[in-house]
Amino acid sequence: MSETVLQVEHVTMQFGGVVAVNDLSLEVNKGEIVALIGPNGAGKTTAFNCITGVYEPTNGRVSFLGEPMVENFPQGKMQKLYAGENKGLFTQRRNPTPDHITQLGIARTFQNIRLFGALTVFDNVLIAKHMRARQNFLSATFRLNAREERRMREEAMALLEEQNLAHLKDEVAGSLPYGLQRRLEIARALATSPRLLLLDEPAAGMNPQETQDLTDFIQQIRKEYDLTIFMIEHHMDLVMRISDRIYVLDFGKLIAQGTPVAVQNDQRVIEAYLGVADDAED
Ligand SMILES: Nc1ncnc2c1ncn2[C@@H]1O[C@H](COP(=O)(O)OP(=O)(O)OP(=O)(O)O)[C@@H](O)[C@H]1O
Repeated sequence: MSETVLQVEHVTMQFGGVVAVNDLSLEVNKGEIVALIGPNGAGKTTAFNCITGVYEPTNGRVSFLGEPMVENFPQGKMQKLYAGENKGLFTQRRNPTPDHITQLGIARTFQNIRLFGALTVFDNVLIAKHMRARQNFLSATFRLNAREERRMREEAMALLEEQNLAHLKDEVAGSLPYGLQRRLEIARALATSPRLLLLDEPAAGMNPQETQDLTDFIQQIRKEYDLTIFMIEHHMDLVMRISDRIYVLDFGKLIAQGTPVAVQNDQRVIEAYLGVADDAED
């Protein structure tokens, strides 16, 4: 039986009266590439934010490698305001920080590239190494552990070589062409040695050739780094080509799931996209 890497159970995220994610349950199994799709505003990024500790969900649980990681139930004024489903199912509160979640083995890229634009390519990767290493402020600042620091620098360089970015190591990250910045963002995520990689619109702003290159690249890193990948993406050609399974959100609710072919022919999915045809064409 395949190992479940990520399990999301009945997650609801409510902002005041807006239920952005409503009772979302899904699983991502070891070695899979799974896509989360849906029209603009469907709740995809909010779901990622609940998984990675950016938001504390209003209700529900997220488990990683079989261990509960994030969990909550309506608290404070949400006890009255809560409009999601499955209230009362959860009684624990677990609220790890995004850094802690990175250390557990989940890495993420963002819809809007979040590199340290003024730093070099090498330093961007090195900082990510430090994030996983649980160094404290003093040891990082004064380099108290010189051997550890040297090892991390070697690993950062090796990763850049593997990713064909070594020749750019001294370039300022913000000056790189867009496609390379996206590649560097993924390299930086890999530097934290993740078991699970979350990609939020990795092909955003890319032309067809860059998108094709990215498709190959994602498949290559899954194999090389023994990764499980969960991805939000609007480029349907990429999603259909690369995904083992797809989940579809609309207005915060899961409306379909299955193989690319099954999802592509699902009437609810077709209607959800047709209803917002103007927005979805990016
Ligand atoms: N911090 C917030 N406060 C209030 N409402 C929010 C917040 N974040 C998201 N929302 C709302 O939640 C809903 C879902 O937004 P979200 O960004 O998750 O959608 P999405 O599917 O990722 O959209 P897109 O494809 O356009 O990126 C939207 O109605 C959005 O306005």
